[in-house]
Amino acid sequence: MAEPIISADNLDLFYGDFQALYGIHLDFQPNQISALIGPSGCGKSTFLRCLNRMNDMIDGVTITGTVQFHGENIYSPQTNLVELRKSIGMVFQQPNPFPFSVYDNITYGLRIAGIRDKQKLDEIVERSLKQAAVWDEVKDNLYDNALSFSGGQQQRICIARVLAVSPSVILMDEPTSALDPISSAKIENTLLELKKDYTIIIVTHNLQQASRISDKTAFFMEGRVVEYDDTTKMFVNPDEKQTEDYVSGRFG
Ligand SMILES: Nc1ncnc2c1ncn2[C@@H]1O[C@H](COP(=O)(O)OP(=O)(O)OP(=O)(O)O)[C@@H](O)[C@H]1O
Repeated sequence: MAEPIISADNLDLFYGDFQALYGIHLDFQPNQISALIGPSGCGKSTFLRCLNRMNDMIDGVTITGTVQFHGENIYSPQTNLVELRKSIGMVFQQPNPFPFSVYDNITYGLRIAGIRDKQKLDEIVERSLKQAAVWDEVKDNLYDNALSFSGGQQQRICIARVLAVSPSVILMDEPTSALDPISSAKIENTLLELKKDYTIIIVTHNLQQASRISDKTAFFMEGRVVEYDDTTKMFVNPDEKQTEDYVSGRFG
């Protein structure tokens, strides 16, 4: 098996006195889609945010343990957070394009990085929007406000915005739960294409979605990982009774 691209070890997280994660150990392989599932409040989003230090922005959070990205602990004081979040990008539940043009959304991170060459920016805009499977729908309106597009198109524009800065890992927190089934299906197909080049870790409440698109599934409960295995095994023949009860809809 390949070396994990990102791996959490013995990760505990506290919001003030409340412990939300207990001793999480999870390895993620490159070019796979891994789904994080479990009942509401079990810590999926909290864990996902640990993987690019988004919890740093929340007051009163304490984290112990390690998250290694390409073998380096991202919680080391030497970590450059801007670089980290370029390498490990994030897409949220609600599409959140900036309130300006599609073109400026996609080039935002590149301009911050000092890229000014118009031809290069144009190329990256086209490539990213194509990878996010939204190019055909927006190519004639690149200078329209991104908020004037549908929710599903906005979410794919947000995916393109992450892709533009060449990440290697994409974290997704319920990226389709605010979308209609057709838009969701388009995003699922996009993710299956993207995994050839990227590693994707996705929180989802939609068990059918997890079983359709993910290679691995981690089942969380009350801040702990109950089971983590190949998705097919998790849904057909899990080791743990709690997993079986959850994936068969007996609770949650
Ligand atoms: N900023 C915060 N401050 C305090 N407690 C928090 C904060 N964010 C989350 N929690 C708590 O941590 C626990 C895990 O929450 P988290 O949002 O990670 O769960 P989740 O599995 O993603 O839930 P959901 O599926 O409902 O989004 C919950 O008990 C939640 O109330």
